[in-house]
Amino acid sequence: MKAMMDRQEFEAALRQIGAERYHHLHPFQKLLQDGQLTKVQVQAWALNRYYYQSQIPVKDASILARLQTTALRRGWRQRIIDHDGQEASDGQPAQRGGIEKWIALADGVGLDRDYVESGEGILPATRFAVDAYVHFVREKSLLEAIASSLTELFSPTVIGIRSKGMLAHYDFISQETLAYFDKRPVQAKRDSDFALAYCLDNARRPEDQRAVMDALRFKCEVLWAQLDALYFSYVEPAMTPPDAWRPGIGMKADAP
Ligand SMILES: O=C(O)c1cc(C(=O)O)c2c(n1)C(=O)C(=O)c1cc(C(=O)O)[nH]c1-2
Repeated sequence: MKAMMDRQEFEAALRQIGAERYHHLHPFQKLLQDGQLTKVQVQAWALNRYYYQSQIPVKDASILARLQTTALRRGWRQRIIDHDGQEASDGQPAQRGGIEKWIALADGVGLDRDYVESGEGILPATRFAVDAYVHFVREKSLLEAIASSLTELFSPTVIGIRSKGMLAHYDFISQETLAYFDKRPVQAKRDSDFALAYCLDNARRPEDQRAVMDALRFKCEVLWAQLDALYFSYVEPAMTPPDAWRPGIGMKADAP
């Protein structure tokens, strides 16, 4: 049996998992950031990723419901606010949430809002991967559920590279289209610092540390599988499943 790692070793082991398995290494991600995709392939990415975005607050609500202290709930509930936004109240202006901003991103690449929200045309593997994440968080221990969000330790870097590359390479992408990503690196740093501290404090036995590492590996696979699905369905040779979105479907009325 492996011995207990100290805090530094454990954190380094978690970061190593990201270095080896996070979706910054996926071929689809590289094509996307290097400007090698067609507009249609970027549309497929925007459409499918909407499903991930839409389920993030669902999984965060299930974590929130299991947290036993005010401080932990306060920390976690901010994630739901970030994605769902806020109505105007007490003199505070309304805040557009991440889901709304993702719909704007999809609109920006020409997709119809109702079509995007309907979930029609999403790849089967996108649905299976995202649903597996929601089920994992519901069914596993609270420590594993929180650990599965630790991929966000690595997202600020990939978001920076992706946004910069997309803006530079695609004439149909503007800063406004990518507004979703403006606040994400700061939010992801705050959220992953919180989740990392929780995992470092609460993995008190070697088997807890292993469970945290397995949860992070699982989540890397959730992200990887989504990009696999896009690659195998929309990059040559495209094996698009029946009923999945095809170029030209679900366009907004005034799409160029
Ligand atoms: O653009 C990305 O590469 C990326 C990655 C991840 C991630 O690592 O799970 C998230 C996001 N973005 C993101 O925008 C987001 O809201 C988010 C929430 C979570 C989570 O597991 O709670 N991951 C991510």
